[in-house]
Amino acid sequence: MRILVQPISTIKHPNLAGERSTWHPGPRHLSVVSNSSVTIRAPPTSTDQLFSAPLRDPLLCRHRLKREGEKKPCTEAGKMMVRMLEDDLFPSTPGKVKIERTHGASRKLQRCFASANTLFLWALFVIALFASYLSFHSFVDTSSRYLSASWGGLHWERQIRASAAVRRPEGITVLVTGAAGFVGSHVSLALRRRGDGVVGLDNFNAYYDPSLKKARKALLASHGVFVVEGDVNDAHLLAKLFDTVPFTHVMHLAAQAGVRYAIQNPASYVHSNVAGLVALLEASKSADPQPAIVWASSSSVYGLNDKVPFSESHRTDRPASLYAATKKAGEEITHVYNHIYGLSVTGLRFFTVYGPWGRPDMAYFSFTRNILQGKPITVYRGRDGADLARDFTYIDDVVKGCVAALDTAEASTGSGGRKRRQAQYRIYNLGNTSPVTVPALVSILERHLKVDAKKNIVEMPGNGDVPFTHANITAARAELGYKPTTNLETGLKKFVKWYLSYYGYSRRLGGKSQELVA
Ligand SMILES: O=C(O)[C@H]1O[C@H](OP(=O)(O)OP(=O)(O)OC[C@H]2O[C@@H](n3ccc(=O)[nH]c3=O)[C@H](O)[C@@H]2O)[C@H](O)[C@@H](O)[C@H]1O
Repeated sequence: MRILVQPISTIKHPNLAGERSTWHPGPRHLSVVSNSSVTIRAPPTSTDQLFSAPLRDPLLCRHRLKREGEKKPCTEAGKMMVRMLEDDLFPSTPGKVKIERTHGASRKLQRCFASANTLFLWALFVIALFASYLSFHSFVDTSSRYLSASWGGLHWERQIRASAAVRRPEGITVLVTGAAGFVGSHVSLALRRRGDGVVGLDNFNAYYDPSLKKARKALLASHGVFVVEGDVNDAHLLAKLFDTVPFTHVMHLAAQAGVRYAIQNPASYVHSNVAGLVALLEASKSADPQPAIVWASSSSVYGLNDKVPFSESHRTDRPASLYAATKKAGEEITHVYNHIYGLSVTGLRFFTVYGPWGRPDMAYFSFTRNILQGKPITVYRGRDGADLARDFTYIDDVVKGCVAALDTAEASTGSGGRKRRQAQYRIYNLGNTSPVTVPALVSILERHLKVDAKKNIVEMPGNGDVPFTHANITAARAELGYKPTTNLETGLKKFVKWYLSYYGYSRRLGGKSQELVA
């Protein structure tokens, strides 16, 4: 509000040109007194000039008004004006002159409206400010997501839909997480080959050489499988994928793998295997239709269990590594989503899966590399001097188990955040049922590579390893028709053939390598 008033002490009488004196206007001189201005009309002898000026210093004005009032008693009109000015300028000061009731009421009403208006304007201003902040924030968020992520857009959606297209009657549509990984790439290819719709998702992290993951992606692309580059923790991306494609199944293989690496980077296990799993389950339970979930647990959940062979009914509450603990947590977490939201869940406990396109961090892979490069390998031995043993399982057998799990999974039973009835919840061992010691594994590799390994045999460090694994696969055999057929000798031969070809040893070694890969 702008107040216009001419302080009395500074008003010059129009008849006393240039002379500074005080003049008290009578009632007839007060032509306008309003909430926003006071205008004083000069006496009739004057030129009827109007005086009006902005009030710059209300305190000074009040002081002067009071002082003048003391020196020369004001006329009634003058007093009234003083009161009105005081009332305008210091409306809430207690003990001041009271003005007429009707005036007071209307002024209070006016003031009330004025303050309500002001408040309203301020509220609007604050809301507008907040809205601009939010839209700016969302703009920055969206832009940075589009700049940093390689997903989104019409072309991207077309690729997703083409990849998800089913090419056989009764075919399923599967979102494969970790599709550029070892097991993920094999499962994706198997599904695609039989005509299912497959969309891959992988974050291509640098846990091991990402160029191998890119090569797997290229292999999948050549078979019409599109792999989205993104993280399972990205809820926006997951929601977009489920909006774009009504997936019937999710094959969740994205994880932080490796037992011993958990000592170095524990957070990555929580990020991928716990938070990532929850993000995926959240997106899945909200999807319409809800997909059935098949996911990778691990033989490591048996931990310190010493009853053999490991059966699904054995204790799994004594994990030996953080990796194992996060996989065990995954089994509990998936149970919650099954129980509350009706997600159909199948957990598969993989037993040291190996084969072509495998993981460079695993023993059979790194041993092969070192043996070929003439570098020593470290072979762990138990504290009691016994050899360590694993139920090494060939990739093709595991893929058959995964596909069978997808095919036998019942539909989820929830929608809109609630389940209609209890959904299926299953856990199976996918092992080979014939453990082989680590020294025996090394001997097979030496034979296939025709190179002797330089072995350093050391005691197993206490970093999460367990001395042996051995799967009981009775349940998987009965309910999935799972029947592993590849022994370690045959499986490693296939692996070595792939390794030599992929890393160019076939070309470099000429005839000798042809013999090796035959
Ligand atoms: O079944 C699983 O759930 C897990 O299987 C796999 O773990 P592991 O069985 O530990 O396989 P892997 O590292 O190949 O070691 C094999 C053997 O070689 C020994 N080993 C290892 C390294 C070394 O330098 N020397 C050595 O003797 C080592 O002591 C061990 O006895 C997956 O990596 C894991 O992600 C998970 O899927």
